[in-house]
Amino acid sequence: MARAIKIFDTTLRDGEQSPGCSMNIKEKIEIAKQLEKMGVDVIEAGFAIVSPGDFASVKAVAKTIKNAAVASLCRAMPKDIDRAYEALKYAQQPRIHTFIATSDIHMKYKLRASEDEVLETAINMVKYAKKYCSDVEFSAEDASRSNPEFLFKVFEGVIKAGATVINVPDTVGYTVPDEYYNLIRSIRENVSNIDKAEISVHCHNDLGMAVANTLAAARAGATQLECTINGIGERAGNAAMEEIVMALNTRKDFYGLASKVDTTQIYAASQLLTKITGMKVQHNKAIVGKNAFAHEAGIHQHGVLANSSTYEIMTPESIGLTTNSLVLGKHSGRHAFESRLNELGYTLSQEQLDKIFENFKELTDKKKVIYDKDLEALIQEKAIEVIETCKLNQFTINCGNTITSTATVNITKNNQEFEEVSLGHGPIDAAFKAIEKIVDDRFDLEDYSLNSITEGEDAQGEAIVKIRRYGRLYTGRGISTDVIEASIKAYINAINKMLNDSEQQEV
Ligand SMILES: CC(=O)SCCNC(=O)CCNC(=O)[C@H](O)C(C)(C)COP(=O)(O)OP(=O)(O)OC[C@H]1O[C@@H](n2cnc3c(N)ncnc32)[C@H](O)[C@@H]1OP(=O)(O)O
Ligand SMILES: CC(C)C(=O)C(=O)O
Repeated sequence: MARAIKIFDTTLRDGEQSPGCSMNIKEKIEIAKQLEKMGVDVIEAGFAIVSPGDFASVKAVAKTIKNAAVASLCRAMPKDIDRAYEALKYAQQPRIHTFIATSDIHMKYKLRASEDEVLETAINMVKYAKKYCSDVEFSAEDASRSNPEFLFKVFEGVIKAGATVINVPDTVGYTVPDEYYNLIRSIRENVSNIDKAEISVHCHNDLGMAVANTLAAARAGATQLECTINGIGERAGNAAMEEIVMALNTRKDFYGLASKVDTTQIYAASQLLTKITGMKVQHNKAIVGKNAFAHEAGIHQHGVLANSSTYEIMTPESIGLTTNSLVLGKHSGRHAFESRLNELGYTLSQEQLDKIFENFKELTDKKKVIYDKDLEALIQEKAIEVIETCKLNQFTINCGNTITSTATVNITKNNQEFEEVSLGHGPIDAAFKAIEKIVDDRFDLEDYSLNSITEGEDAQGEAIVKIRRYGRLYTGRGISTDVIEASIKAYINAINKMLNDSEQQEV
């Protein structure tokens, strides 16, 4: 049987301490409701004394949330505790969370207080908070850099004063997993009344170890883990909730721990926070990053198509995503390519597939990601059988805002190579005129248009050209990431249709 572990979410308090992540009341309520839906045990709604807005948010969250404890942070001083409870009194399960620093550095420079003074304040303020509510959490700020003997004394004192939770913050992200594991074990072994309180841990990510430290502490016996959605928080952030929860879930065999969090709500929570704060999640972020369930390499894609467990240690569905994604790009192989075409409704012969796969690989050298529309464009381009009387070999363009555009175009026409140079009003006009010299036939350009058919900076441009000869209209289409190349291809495509037509008429 897995041991139950509590999740304390501080997205609305420590998370909001991320520069640029301030949220208004409505937004905080939206996040709090999502956290409640996920099943977190405690929601830290803010730091009530900070501002009238923070006070109102804590109060509003306290009034709204029914199925989780609601906490407010407060310094170890009566006015902060009073203000916190004024907002928390509306909660079904209020928790006052008071803190004071216990490290020599903080006591000396910041608080300008001795160990005895800090110990006395901590005990008195827990007693003060207890007058308001039964659930009081005490945090020893900068615990991981505190003298352990002093820390044990403080924890013993506050538990005796009524603290229901003692928190051991790694405030500046200084500790490492083995050391933090030992600290939590030593607290369990040296604080005589520790069985009367929960042991909570709160890690920051300054050395990129917030989640690793949190998990090490969980193994050492911590019973509550503090974290934020997407790992937002002061400086490099807090331990990311989604990473902690999914690590415990995926490695239940190793940790033997279970949180109440409904993991299928993780992705929605991450998206909601991004929408509200505008703080984007890096693509390679574990669990909720855009690439977390995306595979580009052909060997991986083949494996995933055969059985997703080959390259996925958890399912996308387990975090609320509907599917993984096989991203088509330079490293993709035939299996993934064919599978995507099948999904799009195309069933191709082996010969067609080989040809289009070749074109696809050429395109991947020009474009980082190949979207469905790119594939459709490739198929359509190749689907119409046009005899390539004229075939583009190469072109060069010289243009700018102070010179007349010049184009040199090299084309194979009826198996013979031709090259012409022309001036024009812009690069496309110059290129078209050079092509006309090579084709040496009479026709009129009726229409020309250019659209972007795929997304992103490296989107493909589609040029459509209409030419007319003897009353008949021929439409040409060309696609490329380079709009001039797309235009030249479209013009040649229309000309080939026109030339095909005359060959058929002659027959
Ligand atoms: C590790 C953490 O995340 S701690 C939480 C950090 N969050 C915040 O700071 C939230 C935003 N803060 C604020 O809005 C303000 O700093 C307030 C409202 C909390 C306090 O503002 P002010 O009263 O103007 O004080 P200021 O922030 O300049 O200085 C902090 C004072 O609190 C004292 N103090 C700091 N922590 C504590 C504590 N836990 N318990 C008691 N006193 C404390 C400091 O020694 C200093 O006291 P002094 O004014 O006698 O020198
Ligand atoms: C106040 C405590 C819990 C904190 O945020 C920290 O130490 O990082």
